[in-house]
Amino acid sequence: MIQKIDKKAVQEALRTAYERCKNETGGKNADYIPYLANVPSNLFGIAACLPDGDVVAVGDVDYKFGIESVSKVPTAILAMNQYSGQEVLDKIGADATGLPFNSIMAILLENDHPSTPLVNAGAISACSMVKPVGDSNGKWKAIASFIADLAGSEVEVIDELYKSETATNFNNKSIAWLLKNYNRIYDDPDMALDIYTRQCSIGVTAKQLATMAATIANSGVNPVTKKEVFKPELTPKIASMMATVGFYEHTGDWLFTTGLPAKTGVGGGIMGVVPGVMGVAAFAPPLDEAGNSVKAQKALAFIAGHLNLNLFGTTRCVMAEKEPVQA
Ligand SMILES: NC(=O)CC[C@H](N)C(=O)O
Repeated sequence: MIQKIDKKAVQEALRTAYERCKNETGGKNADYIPYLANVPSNLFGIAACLPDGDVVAVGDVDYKFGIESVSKVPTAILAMNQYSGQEVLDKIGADATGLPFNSIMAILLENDHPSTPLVNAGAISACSMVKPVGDSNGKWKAIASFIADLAGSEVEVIDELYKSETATNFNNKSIAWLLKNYNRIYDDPDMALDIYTRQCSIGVTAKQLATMAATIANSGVNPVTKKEVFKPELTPKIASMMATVGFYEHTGDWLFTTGLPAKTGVGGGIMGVVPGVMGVAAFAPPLDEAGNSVKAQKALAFIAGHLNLNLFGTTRCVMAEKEPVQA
């Protein structure tokens, strides 16, 4: 069955989700990165970007928060775009780890590949793959401009967050060097880690996150700028990775509940991709024990249910064409 929805229905779903979830008090800001502990916990925003480039939004949707692990998605796409989906599958993988995002155990258990670019090990490995290899500035430019192209607007590192993460990322240092031990890092490990830390420290708004998701949903063409950002065949590849491991050890619960491929970050952001339909995003800092925003999960789960965004459902949601303007 096909269910047509329009901009009004999306606006209404966002508004209702906001009202239903705004008083949710569960969860706690991430505090292992000191900067994140100090972000106001009551911030809450939801945005959606539609195929015609319209962005609908409610709440704190212009606040710049740390993109954190949502940045693993663009870097995975960039690596697949520069090489191929198959090469990223061979060098990194696309399996769920079933373990926390920063797990060392996951690397030891699967020492022939880091599993997926959407956990820390695979993301650091993906950063090491990004071309130009051996050129930190060039690599950074490639990643930052790719994220800006997905978002349709410039993005900048939150300097204080970058310093805060760099001063405390001891676990990630071990991951980078353990990957080196298994020949699963494809550039200098310290440099790859620094690039990863920098990309996690990029500030984005919920509106930008929704536009990034919409570009992914729209086969790599940014619906706002109309720029072709990546090869269309990569949309199902990245959507499948997000569906497999976007919420780490809670991914099965999320997918069972919503059927929506999405990716979270410890900054409190979540980006959801409905292939061929739209991008949605929500942001609220307090997290559950797996590092996923409590309020943003609730809001997106409500929207997914309300608009029939579940990819496994028998009802397909499509955007109704806009009425042509009368001459
Ligand atoms: N899940 C996350 O968002 C983790 C990102 C964070 N920069 C880290 O590496 O620990």
